[in-house]
Amino acid sequence: MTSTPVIDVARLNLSYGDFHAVKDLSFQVEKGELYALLGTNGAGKTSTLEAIEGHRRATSGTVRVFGQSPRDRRAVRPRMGIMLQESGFSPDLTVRESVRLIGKLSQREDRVERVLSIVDLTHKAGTQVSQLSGGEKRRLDFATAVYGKPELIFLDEPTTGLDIQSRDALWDAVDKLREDGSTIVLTTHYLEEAQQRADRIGLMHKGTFHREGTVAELTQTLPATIRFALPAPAPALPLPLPLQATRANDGQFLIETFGLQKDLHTLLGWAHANAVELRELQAGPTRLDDVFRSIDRD
Ligand SMILES: Nc1ncnc2c1ncn2[C@@H]1O[C@H](COP(=O)(O)OP(=O)(O)OP(=O)(O)O)[C@@H](O)[C@H]1O
Repeated sequence: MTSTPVIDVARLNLSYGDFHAVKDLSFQVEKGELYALLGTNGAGKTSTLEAIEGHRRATSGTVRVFGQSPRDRRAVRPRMGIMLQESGFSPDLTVRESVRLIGKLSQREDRVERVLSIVDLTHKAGTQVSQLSGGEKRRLDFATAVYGKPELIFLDEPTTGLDIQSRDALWDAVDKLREDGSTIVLTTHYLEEAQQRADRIGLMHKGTFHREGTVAELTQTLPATIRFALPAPAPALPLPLPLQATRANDGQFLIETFGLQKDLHTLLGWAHANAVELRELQAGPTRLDDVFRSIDRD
């Protein structure tokens, strides 16, 4: 027996007046998954998330969260933790008072001190929100996702403005929530984070999915790349290259290939046999950025 998906979006359409912002979008998020909703500017991510969070009524189509309409806020809202791009805490409240308020609004049970410790703001508990740094404010925003271990958590650009230690700490906390069974929906412009963390990705463009699937499914349609430079001053190539390469503006050579291991082996063999030094050598599978860049080319 298959369980009900945590999120079930079926043929969702959202319009603003005459403008059709989201077009027949369908996807599901299963319990325990980390699903990244990514896309170009204006693709319709925020509109879609607003419909899932119960803030926006679908023009047509259906949205179900835990099998229920997210517009039924009393049933669904206590089970969701939403970390917005800015939570809008009152500047006069202290950090501890703000976390207490999150508890009241969420109707979930937790200990304020536990949440303060997870978001690393114990030492700022008595400080007014107006006196927090940008990164500290972001960590306070994250408390909305942590308080009471919600079953479904929305993280909207969660690491923007965070230093590397705070980012690592945030992802550790997310990992712990996932171990406890939470389902996560992530939006971010840090594609590396999505590539590392997401089980599945929905990549939106102009109101619909450009691609949807696992990272491997998204990237396998594009070739892997090998990049290198030759020692300066760059003479004409000392010998013909064994593989087809193009030259970028910065003088680097670029080889695109669906047979990375074999072609890399050929290139290294050629360089060794001809005593050619390959500088700044990089070889790797397609990255999510490349999938993004391919959007307008398709
Ligand atoms: N209230 C509104 N009235 C009219 N048009 C809107 C409104 N909100 C959004 N739009 C338009 O709908 C489209 C989708 O917007 P949305 O904010 O959902 O995109 P997004 O993918 O979140 O974009 P971004 O990455 O730039 O934040 C955009 O073209 C936007 O201009």
